[in-house]
Amino acid sequence: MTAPAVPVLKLSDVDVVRDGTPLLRSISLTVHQGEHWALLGSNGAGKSTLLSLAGALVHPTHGTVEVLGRTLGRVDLRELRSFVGHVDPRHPLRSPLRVRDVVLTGLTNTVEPVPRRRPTAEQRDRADRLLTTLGMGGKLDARWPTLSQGQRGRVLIARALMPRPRLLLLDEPATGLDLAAREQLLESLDTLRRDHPELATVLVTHHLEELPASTTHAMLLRTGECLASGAVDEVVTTDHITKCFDHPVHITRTDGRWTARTIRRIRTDPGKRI
Ligand SMILES: Nc1ncnc2c1ncn2[C@@H]1O[C@H](COP(=O)(O)OP(=O)(O)OP(=O)(O)O)[C@@H](O)[C@H]1O
Repeated sequence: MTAPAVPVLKLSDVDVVRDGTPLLRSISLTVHQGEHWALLGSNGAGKSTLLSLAGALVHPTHGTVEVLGRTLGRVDLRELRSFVGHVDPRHPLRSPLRVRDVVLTGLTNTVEPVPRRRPTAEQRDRADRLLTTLGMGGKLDARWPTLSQGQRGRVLIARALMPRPRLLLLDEPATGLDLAAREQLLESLDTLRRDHPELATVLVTHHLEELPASTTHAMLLRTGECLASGAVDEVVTTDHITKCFDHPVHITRTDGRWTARTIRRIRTDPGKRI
């Protein structure tokens, strides 16, 4: 019998407290290779805090966090971070780097290229292949400031994938995108997941419409606590989402994608005959 694979990410009974305020309470989550998790919740629910634990950026106050089998607190966080791809839409690049060079900065996890460090031909090919998978093959030499927000988002995903991470974290990747850009991004994520079955991802969003069809699991957070967690079709339901956002919504899934509509209550006015 083969030993079960070590989870890519494992949080066990985790609390995060900052300045006396509990941000996460008793959170447990296990992510395996090939799983694609959505982390959903309203503003301030604790999604980004959970993502910072997964990205080895912060320590938990209580409980344990294991990233790729290594326990936070017992390993060098900086080294661990190099195995995790973190896509932050607020990437602080200001200079007019070419798209391919932006992706290559993923190898050194720096914003600008490291002086005197020349990428190999194999690394350049890999950058081009990743950009092509993400639908940016026609823009390899374009300059960063000339890209639209949606194009930048796809370049940042390619950048995060450069060091072949086993875990990819996506913080609201579709925020601010127009309809076409959002749809292209979600399609690119579906393709990426199909082409890289070894990868696990965790994607944070407030909006069900921003979930790729390839999402396999979901966790719902509400004021720092887990409301539901598991296979996506058991978690993303009318009941759970209504409780999670404290708002009556009806959830439907069509062609793999989700939509949420407010449940309108019919107002009855006793004094008025219809
Ligand atoms: N260092 C801190 N000290 C105190 N409170 C904090 C700190 N950092 C975050 N918070 C609070 O923790 C809560 C959770 O924040 P977090 O950013 O994780 O939520 P979120 O679900 O990602 O929210 P959003 O959807 O608005 O981005 C928020 O109420 C936030 O104000």
